This record gives sequence, structure tokens and C-alpha cells, in this order.
Amino acid sequence: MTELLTAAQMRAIEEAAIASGEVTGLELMERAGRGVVEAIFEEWPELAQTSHRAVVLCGPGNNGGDGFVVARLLKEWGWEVEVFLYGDPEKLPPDAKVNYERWGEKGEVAPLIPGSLDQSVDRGLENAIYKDQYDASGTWESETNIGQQTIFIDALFGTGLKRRFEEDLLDVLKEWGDYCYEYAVAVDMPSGLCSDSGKCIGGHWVFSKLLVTFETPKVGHFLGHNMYDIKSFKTVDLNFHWNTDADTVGLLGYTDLQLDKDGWFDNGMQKTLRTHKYSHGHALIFAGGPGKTGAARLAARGALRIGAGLVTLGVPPSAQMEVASQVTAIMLRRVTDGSGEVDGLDVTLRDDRINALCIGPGLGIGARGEALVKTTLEGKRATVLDADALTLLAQDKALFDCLHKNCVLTPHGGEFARLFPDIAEKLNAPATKGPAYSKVDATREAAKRAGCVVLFKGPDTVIAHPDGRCSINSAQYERAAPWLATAGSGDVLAGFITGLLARGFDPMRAAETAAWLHVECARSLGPGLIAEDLPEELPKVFRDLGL
Ligand SMILES: NC(=O)C1=CN([C@@H]2O[C@H](COP(=O)(O)OP(=O)(O)OC[C@H]3O[C@@H](n4cnc5c(N)ncnc54)[C@H](OP(=O)(O)O)[C@@H]3O)[C@@H](O)[C@H]2O)[C@@H](O)CC1
Ligand SMILES: Nc1ncnc2c1ncn2[C@@H]1O[C@H](COP(=O)(O)OP(=O)(O)O)[C@@H](O)[C@H]1O
Ligand SMILES: [K+]
Repeated sequence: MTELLTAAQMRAIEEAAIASGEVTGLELMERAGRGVVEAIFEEWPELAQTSHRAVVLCGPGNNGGDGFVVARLLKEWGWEVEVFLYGDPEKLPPDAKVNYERWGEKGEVAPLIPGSLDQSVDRGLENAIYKDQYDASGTWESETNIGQQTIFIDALFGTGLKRRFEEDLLDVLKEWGDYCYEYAVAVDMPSGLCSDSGKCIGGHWVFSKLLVTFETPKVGHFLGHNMYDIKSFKTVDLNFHWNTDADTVGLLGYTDLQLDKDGWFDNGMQKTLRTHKYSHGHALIFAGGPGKTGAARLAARGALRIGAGLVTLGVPPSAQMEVASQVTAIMLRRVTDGSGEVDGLDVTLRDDRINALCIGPGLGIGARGEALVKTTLEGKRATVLDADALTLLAQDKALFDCLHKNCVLTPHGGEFARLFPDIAEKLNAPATKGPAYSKVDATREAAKRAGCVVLFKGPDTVIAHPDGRCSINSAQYERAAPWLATAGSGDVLAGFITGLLARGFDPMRAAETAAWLHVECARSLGPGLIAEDLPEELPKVFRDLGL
């Protein structure tokens, strides 16, 4: 799994590599700067064909040092380069100072003050070669300014951002926003954003199109929604050895989920000639009352498509006809809260073959729902608790205390705040200093308190285990799937997790795999998807994965 590091973890591995004598800080900075230049040319090959103009903003720390390296290398490439420094050159850290001086042999450094960017951009426009012209066929070529593009490089702050910017810097950054054209590059972090949480600490942050980070991405790159302007994300290999005992956060990718043929068909999950439907588990999903059964039906469809051998919808007698008229392969069983009628849940659960439960979607928050959640939790079976079940847990401490290690909670932001109000308050408080409390911190704390896996939804879905393991399923950058924010898609996700629990996945792996496949289905479908489509897309996604 790609390990995502916090600023402190990154600093620790860098310091260890330097202390071991394997590499110097100066060499790392050189590799970082070179990597940025290579990333620029890889991203925009047209820029490598002729010389252009770069405006490099350098900050007072080592991020600024990287900026001086980039400036020098672009100058050596024949570019016109303007460098601005925010801060006192005498106070630069040693490696940044060396690169400041190396750049000083090639060009000047101007102080970064309000107005300096306006003047720089004016100079760029004066020098620009306009190519508006009729081409051979008589068509007007509308490309302007292609002869000499200005590339903006943000090397102000990286992992060392600690506090809100002073007003003069805020003024400069707002100017920068006006000039953030096609070619803008963030070195390690968009300056102003916290590399642990993705939150805006500076009071403003610098927009870019390309983000280049070093060695391994930082946790904050995949949290929050402030990096929507970044179209391309690249990681430069700094080429040093490291490993860390720290609790790093994993970025979920295909290879981590053991979805390859061996993994997928392993551990009793195998669908072979010798197995039958009961080998793949039996999921029971509770439906709400009349007019409220759609959510559970979506979840049931998801559980069946992801491979549970059997899926039964547990319906209240009053909704039986409604559900019966809508389902075919999914079975149906009348389930009450066990308070006197036949077919109480306690009776249903005597069937040991039912090995995964899902409760919450469309359930309602009345007495029936509460009694069902209680009985469900008493059985200690693998259980997904979503939607209304989460509200019920939030309302009743005794019920919350019944959670056990085989549960998976799947809150969205609102449900999370109801369940863990104090944690949500910390998470949602305005970030004023770095590193800021992050969604990863919050989800880990919640999982520990609940004693079970918590999957905190969003484009940055965070999944945490009470033992501290944590991963992010990102639907950002090249995996963006904003059309997944549609009514009922969370119900399908709950069903996916339940289906995998039925197939024998442990709760953490079920949550991770389901979340990843959920986004894959959305990406495969594209804009226009509705929740019903998601389970139906699974066979195609599986086929494309070679399963
Ligand atoms: N790790 C690696 O392997 C490698 C890391 N590398 C690079 O180093 C970067 C990290 O460098 P870094 O630690 O020097 O931090 P950085 O982001 O430059 O900022 C610190 C400076 O900013 C200042 N400052 C903070 N907040 C402020 C504010 N609001 N307003 C004003 N000032 C503020 C702070 O001042 P202080 O708080 O100490 O007064 C300090 O002077 C990393 O992102 C990467 O680009 C590569 O070179 C190669 C390998
Ligand atoms: N902008 C987004 N990009 C990608 N996925 C998203 C985005 N917003 C929400 N999602 C995902 O969509 C699902 C919505 O779930 P939820 O809020 O419970 O909806 P519902 O209750 O309607 O089913 C979650 O899996 C969440 O991670
Ligand atoms: K930066």
C-alpha cells in the first residue's frame, strides 16, 4: 500500500537517511528540485521544446530551497527566470541558503511584497510572442502567448507551514490567484494548506495545476477538498532507503485489496465447482416500513452482486407486499422486533448460516428500529450499521456500548457529528496552526471509542480500525467521481460491505475493498449514474480486473 506520511514522519525518515550517511540534505534538495523540473516537462512536453519564462516564489524554509534549485535548473535550460523570496535570506536553513547562493550566481532575488507579482506579469506580457494568425488554410489560430509561456512555481511553504500568514503575504497570494494560468506548479504542498490534514492554515492558499511531492505523498494530499484545482499529482522518487514503525496511513490501490485472482478466490471466498451458495455466506439486511424500503433493497442488491451466496431482506409485515413486488433473486423474510409476533428477529437469528447483517438504511428511528439494533448487536455477528442505525446509536449510550469488534460503522459527515460530537467539533474547528487535527485523526479516535471499524465517507473516505490501522480510499485527482454523491449510493456501499462480510472478509478488509470497488463502479459508469446502477456495474468492473 502506498504509505502516506505526516510532516513529522517525513522529517523523521529524512533525518534518519541523512544521519546514516546515505545521503546529504543538500543532495535530497537537488533531487527534489530536479524532480520538479522533470515533472513539469513530463506534464507539459510542449514546454521542453523551447525556452520559456518562470516566476518562482521561494519561502523561508527548505521548500524555498527546492524553489532555488528549480530556478537554477530552468535557467540552465535557457529559460528566463524571476525569483522572489519571502523572508530574510540570512535566516534560511543551511541547505536552502546554499541553493540561494548558487542561484545568486545566475540571477537576482527580489523580495516578495505586494505589487511585485503584478510588475513581473507585466514584464512577461511585454516579452511574450503572440501567435494569433491565419494558418495556411485561412483559419484563425487563436493561440495567444504560446511563444513564451510564464510558468508559476509555488515554493513558499511545504510540510513546515505552522500558522496563519501575515497580511502582506495574504495580499501577495491574492495577487497570485489572479495570475494562476495554465502552468502553475505546487512544490510539495499548495502553500497555505496543511500537509497533515489538507486544511487551510494560512488563511489563503496558492492555486496550482500540477502538484509535485517527494518520495511518498503526505496524508493531507488526500484529505479535504481544498485541492480541487490540482489536475495532476506526481511523486518524485528521492531514492533513499526508509521504513517506519509509525502508524502510517495507507492509500488504497488495486494491489492492496488482494483482488487478484488468488486473493479474491482465497480463504473460503472461492467460487469453484465444489462450492455452493452457502459457502459464500448469507446476508440479512433489514428494511424499513412501507414507502421506506428502497434503501435496504439497494443494499441487498449490492450485497448479492458482490458475491454473497444468499441475501435476505428482513421486512416488517406491513412492507412485505411492497418488497415482494420488487425483488426476485433476493429472498424475503418477515422480521419484527421480537415483541410478541411470530418471526421475531431472535427466531430468525437462530439460523447460524446467516453470517452478515446490515441494519440502518431506511430503518426509521422508532421503537422497532431500536429493538432490532439491540437484538442485532447481541448476536455479535458481522454487522454493518449505517444511516438510521447510527442515529439510534447516537441517541442511546447503552446501545452504543453494545458495539463489538465485528461491526462496521459507515457514517457520512452529519452522522459522524451525531455519533461523535466532541470529535467532530475538533475536526470542524477552523484550523489556525499546523499540523491541524485531521479526518484521519478523527476517524482513528472514533474507531477506538466504538471498538470497531469506522468508515467515514466522502471523496476522501477514511477507514480506521480500533488498533490504529487506517487507510484512505480517495476519489480525488485521477480517481475523481463526483457523480457518486447521489441519493442511495451510501446504501449500496453498506450492501457491498455486508456482502463481503458474508463472504468471509474481516471487517477492515471488507470496508476497504467495498469502498474501493464502489468508486471503481462510479468511474466505470461516469456522469449520469444513479444508485441503482452501481451494483449492476460490478460484473463489468470484475471483468475489467480480470477476476
Ligand atoms: N523531507 C524531505 O525529505 C525533503 C524535504 N524537502 C523540502 O523541505 C520542505 C520542508 O521544509 P521545512 O521543514 O523547512 O518547511 P517549509 O515548508 O519550507 O516552511 C518552514 C519555514 O516556514 C516558516 N513558516 C511556517 N509557517 C509560516 C507562516 N504562516 N508565515 C511565515 N513563515 C512561516 C518557518 O518559520 P518558523 O516557524 O520556524 O519561524 C520556516 O522558516 C518540504 O516541504 C520539501 O519541499 C526537500 O528539500 C527534500 C527532501
Ligand atoms: N464528491 C464525492 N466524490 C466521490 N464520492 C462521494 C462524493 N460525495 C459523496 N461520495 C460518496 O457517496 C456516498 C454517499 O453516501 P451517503 O451520504 O450515505 O448517501 P445516501 O445516504 O444517499 O446513500 C459515500 O460512499 C461517499 O463516500
Ligand atoms: K509549496
